[in-house]
Amino acid sequence: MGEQQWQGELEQMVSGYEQGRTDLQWYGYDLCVFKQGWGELVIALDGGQVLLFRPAGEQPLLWVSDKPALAGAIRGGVPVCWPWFAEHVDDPSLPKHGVARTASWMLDSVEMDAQGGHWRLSPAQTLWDGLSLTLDLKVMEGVLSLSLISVNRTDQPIAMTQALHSYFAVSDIAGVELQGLDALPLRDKLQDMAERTHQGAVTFPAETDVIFAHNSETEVMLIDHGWQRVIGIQKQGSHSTVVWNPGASAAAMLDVGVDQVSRFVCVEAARTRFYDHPWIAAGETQRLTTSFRVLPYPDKTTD
Ligand SMILES: O=P(O)(O)OC[C@H]1O[C@@H](O)[C@H](O)[C@@H](O)[C@@H]1O
Repeated sequence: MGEQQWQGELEQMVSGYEQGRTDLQWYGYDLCVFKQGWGELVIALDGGQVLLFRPAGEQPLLWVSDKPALAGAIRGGVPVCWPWFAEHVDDPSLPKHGVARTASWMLDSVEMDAQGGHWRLSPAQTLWDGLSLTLDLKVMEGVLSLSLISVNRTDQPIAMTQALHSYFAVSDIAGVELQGLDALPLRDKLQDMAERTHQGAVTFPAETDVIFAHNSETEVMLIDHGWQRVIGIQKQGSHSTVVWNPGASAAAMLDVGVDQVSRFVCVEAARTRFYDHPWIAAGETQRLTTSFRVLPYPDKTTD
């Protein structure tokens, strides 16, 4: 590790806990903390949201706001955007990023031992007519995988887009680059969704809000030169990778603000209306998966 890792409030709290499972309230949110030889995982039942993942011997991979009570949905960890990503196409009065991230979820099953674990969650109530939803989490050999499983239980297609909106913790966004998205087309939300092709590594000199046409074949490398850490990010079932950091506009976001905005970058496995089929067919099961792990630094940066 390079310069000393900054510790968020949740990380500090969890580091003092005993092994096993601890249920607690944090700013009014119901959390379940799981600790074992493999590391730590924190899940918020509000939103069905992983908030913290720390493989043994590593620092946490995900960022979470230190001021979560100031916003409806928690910014941090891996919010579930479902059954639409971003603004609803036909009805802008509907909540941005859908209804799952503000819903109550239940832990349906937990299997955990010293090597890893498997957790299943589902919303406490049906969130969208005709659709069922499950979040499947696995930790094994330092890798966290999240799968969002949607089933259309009707005999009609239903419009649907989605994202696993991961917030990765970084030392300082100024010293971060993303590799693996070279020469791909993208849509830029800050330019009215204009399409262009991106060349080279992605860096963050200013606010960034783009959707890459990116399928599941290449692993994205988040290279953090400050912490000398590389996070490898993989996905399946998606042709869109969203990259977001609000830059100066974080001043207007009460739970982020200018003091926290340089501590994360979102790299999201998504199915968007631009690069994915924005429907789920009658009877279809759709699975969107993302997984991440720590890779050696700097070997992977010179490949
Ligand atoms: O402010 P929210 O609803 O948490 O969304 C955060 C960001 O999420 C990203 O996925 C979008 O591309 C951005 O446009 C958006 O600002």
